[in-house]
Amino acid sequence: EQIVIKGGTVTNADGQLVADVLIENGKIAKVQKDLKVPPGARLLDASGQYVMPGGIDPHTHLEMPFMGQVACDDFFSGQAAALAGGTTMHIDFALPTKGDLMQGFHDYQKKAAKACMDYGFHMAVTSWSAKVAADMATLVKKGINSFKFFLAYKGALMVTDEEFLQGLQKCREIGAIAQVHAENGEAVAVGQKRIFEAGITGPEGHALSRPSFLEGEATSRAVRLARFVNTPLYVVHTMSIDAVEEVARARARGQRVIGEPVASALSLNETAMWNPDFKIAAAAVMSPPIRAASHRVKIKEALAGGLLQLVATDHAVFNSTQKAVGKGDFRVIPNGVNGIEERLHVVWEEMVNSGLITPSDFVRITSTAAAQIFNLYPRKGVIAPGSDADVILLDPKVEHHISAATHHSRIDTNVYEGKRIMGKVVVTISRGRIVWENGNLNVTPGTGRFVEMLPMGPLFEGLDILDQEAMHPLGTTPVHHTHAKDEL
Ligand SMILES: NC(=O)NCCC(=O)O
Ligand SMILES: [Zn+2]
Ligand SMILES: [Zn+2]
Repeated sequence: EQIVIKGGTVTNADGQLVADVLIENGKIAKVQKDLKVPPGARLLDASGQYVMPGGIDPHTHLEMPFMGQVACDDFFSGQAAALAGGTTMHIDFALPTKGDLMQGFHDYQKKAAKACMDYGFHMAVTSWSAKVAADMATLVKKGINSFKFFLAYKGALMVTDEEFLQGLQKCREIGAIAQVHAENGEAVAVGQKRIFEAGITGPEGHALSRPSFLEGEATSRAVRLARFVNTPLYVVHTMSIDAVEEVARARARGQRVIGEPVASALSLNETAMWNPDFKIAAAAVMSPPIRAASHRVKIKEALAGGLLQLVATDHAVFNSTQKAVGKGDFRVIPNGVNGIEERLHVVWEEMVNSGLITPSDFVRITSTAAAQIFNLYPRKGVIAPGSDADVILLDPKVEHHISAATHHSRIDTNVYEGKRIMGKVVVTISRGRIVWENGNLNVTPGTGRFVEMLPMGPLFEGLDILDQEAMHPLGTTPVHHTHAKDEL
């Protein structure tokens, strides 16, 4: 099928122009003014609209087994929701099965058989052994170029500093990006017990038990250990000023650190967890927690100012019956919020409509940066000849409201319930097929494809030059003393 998109403002991370776009065989064939429409081509009028690369959500958890439940969006329902919101690729976190990475990868491949859009995998590393190290190297050859380490979830996914350090070293060796969930898991466990024993058992206990400085501490520790190993670090879900400051400080000294806030951190605040309706309060429980409004302001400024690089969602949805297991104890409410469908609209509203960033910046933080970091660029993340035809049309004049009554995810709540958005993704094209148009989804399970991501991406370019500095940080480099006799 050929598609011609006429008269829109083609918006890439590096600039905009009013031009037409020809799509052929799943790829972008031409971007030019006054393009002749080939006979039989489908014509889309995009005047007054932005033509942008489809969103890439680099942080999701579809059908994830977690805290005794399984996330209720699978690879079909979650991806269908994503496409309805303009996201055309996501990178999901495959979890090891009983500690086995290869088995985990196979299990996630099976889950993804019902996919209806492009996806990739990160892999979580939740223990350490020679087999884990060997499996990481094998997985890199199978298209996984990033591994996540949890410094929280004691007794479940958490790794020790020793295990994390070994994982960082392995990541450096195989050219994979180390990702970190940065909260001090030991302190969180103490905090949870303290708050629960003080008689606070509701969802607000979740916020109270894991303060932002525990996120700051773990971010600081992770950043410093990555510096010690001289390997790139990607901090997932930076939810607080404390975490942002650590990422910004590391970047200011030239360290290759990426900070990824999630959509919920731009739009919501912790008061949701104090809502007297358990269903609403529990829906907002995720880790690290959604924070007070001051954190939201700082995160948005940091994104606008380039201290943080991209926005994900951490889409991990548990419906209200699943969340209800934690009714008498916030510690067992399955953690996670929705966002895979809402991310683009939330970022547009919070960042573009507020005047903080331009539409090109929007493309960068919702698509291009992820493509570059995970070595998918320019196949993904740009409207250019040769790139995959993952394209959205965003009409800035269409007003809509987010609601569980109209969303496409399987979850029965929505943390953005009632939020007004000015601007809407009116068309989504996935690999050259129109999958979302006029409010209708046209998706088929089994049509999505696994996108292999190669190691040694841009963040590893020239990294060895810095090895010396990592071993002998500034000021401690051994000085070569010239002896008097050398001068003779
Ligand atoms: N974030 C969260 O609450 N759930 C998903 C698992 C994780 O990313 O930590
Ligand atoms: Zn996490
Ligand atoms: Zn996550």
